[in-house]
Amino acid sequence: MASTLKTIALFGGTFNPVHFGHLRMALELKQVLGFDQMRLLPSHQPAHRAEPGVSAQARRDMLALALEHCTELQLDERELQRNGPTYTVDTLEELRAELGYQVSISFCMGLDSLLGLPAWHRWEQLLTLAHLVVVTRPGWQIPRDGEVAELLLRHRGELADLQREAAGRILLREQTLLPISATGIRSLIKSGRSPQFLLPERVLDYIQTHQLYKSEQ
Ligand SMILES: Nc1ncnc2c1ncn2[C@@H]1O[C@H](COP(=O)(O)OP(=O)(O)OP(=O)(O)O)[C@@H](O)[C@H]1O
Ligand SMILES: O=C(O)c1ccc[n+]([C@@H]2O[C@H](COP(=O)([O-])O)[C@@H](O)[C@H]2O)c1
Repeated sequence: MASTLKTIALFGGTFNPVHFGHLRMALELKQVLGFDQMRLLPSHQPAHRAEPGVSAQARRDMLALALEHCTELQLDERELQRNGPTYTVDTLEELRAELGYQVSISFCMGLDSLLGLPAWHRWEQLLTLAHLVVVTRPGWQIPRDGEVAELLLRHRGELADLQREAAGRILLREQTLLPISATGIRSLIKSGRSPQFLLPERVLDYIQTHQLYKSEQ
């Protein structure tokens, strides 16, 4: 019988700021898919978007506050320690060098990110290093042709594959997302309205103390 590997999941993002949409998604994936660890991975200098107006340190501090009383989710700061654009493939290579191949690593993302995957740095190597867990919304559309459709055809797998193989599968998981975005939170603050109840109270206190998002950030 095939043995079961230790399973580590990563949930990467800009987290500018972290909100309940991110936190619920990470916690649900960990619990439903039974990962041994779920690590939230703030990016330093996001590769495919404008540099955030709020420092990496402040985005990290807000994430640390959000996770302070949560034993199920961990903060992984490795991308903040690397200079230059943050590429996921570099992070996964670093993790593999540390952990070897007796561990299953899953990188979690939304379907939107999967559709943009062919633009990621050295994207063909991602599945040699990790599985992808792709969260879709009810009524989602998987592409029928193109590079992503071919990728799905070759790599689509089940939960059991993630538990016995180190990398190389794509698991599609349907999940309802909370309708919250960091962009929405920033624009509420900028227009003088409150984002209370969309993110943890301690994160809101941090934003207010440091006067974040009042101008274009
Ligand atoms: N409401 C949500 N529920 C679950 N996952 C989310 C939600 N919003 C974003 N995500 C996912 O969280 C990860 C990190 O996203 P990111 O930090 O860009 O947050 P965001 O709220 O989408 O930010 P922005 O509005 O600035 O684009 C991505 O994989 C994204 O798909
Ligand atoms: O490696 C890349 O080229 C790459 C391109 C776009 C996004 N990513 C990663 O995808 C995750 C979500 O990104 P974002 O921009 O939606 O917050 C985050 O961990 C990013 O580092 C990675």
